[in-house]
Amino acid sequence: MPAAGTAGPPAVRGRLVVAVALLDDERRVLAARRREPPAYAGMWEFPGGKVEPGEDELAALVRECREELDVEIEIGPPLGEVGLASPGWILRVWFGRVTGRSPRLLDHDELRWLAAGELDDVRWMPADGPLVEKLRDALTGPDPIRWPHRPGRSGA
Ligand SMILES: Nc1nc2c([nH]c(=O)n2[C@H]2C[C@H](O)[C@@H](COP(=O)(O)OP(=O)(O)OP(=O)(O)O)O2)c(=O)[nH]1
Repeated sequence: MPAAGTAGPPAVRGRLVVAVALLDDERRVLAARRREPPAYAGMWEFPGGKVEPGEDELAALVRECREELDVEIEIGPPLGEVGLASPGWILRVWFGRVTGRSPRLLDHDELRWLAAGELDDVRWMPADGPLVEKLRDALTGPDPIRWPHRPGRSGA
């Protein structure tokens, strides 16, 4: 227990957002259109969300995919990471694929499977630009993933 008078909100520190570039058998990626908050509504993203304090990041990714898409996923290697506008916040995106039933619209207002040549057809979240470029390279290069993949811990 903290000494009397020292309890209070924790110091503001950066946190991790994890998301997944879900690929299908045709090497298309699942993009999801946000419906909130208003500043992001209509922009497209990789499904995912904030890692809760103390939560394993890959467990967070599995949880977010259940909550947002009602799917189970298999996680592949990392695609990459970028800094977000909020100081100290990082977005890390992993490759993945859906196992079992198809994604459902639970949290977004539209889902699209995009081929490499269609990645520019949607307006991605601003921070996602470098990740989309890496994804384009991956989708047009030799197959980067040997499934099943067993990612090691990220060390984060
Ligand atoms: N999932 C996801 N988030 C992204 C992407 N690009 C990007 O800038 N973000 C940002 C938007 C938000 O600031 C943050 C994710 O927050 P969120 O609101 O989706 O997280 P969450 O599902 O845990 O939601 P909440 O319950 O905390 O509201 O990361 C992306 O491609 N995928």
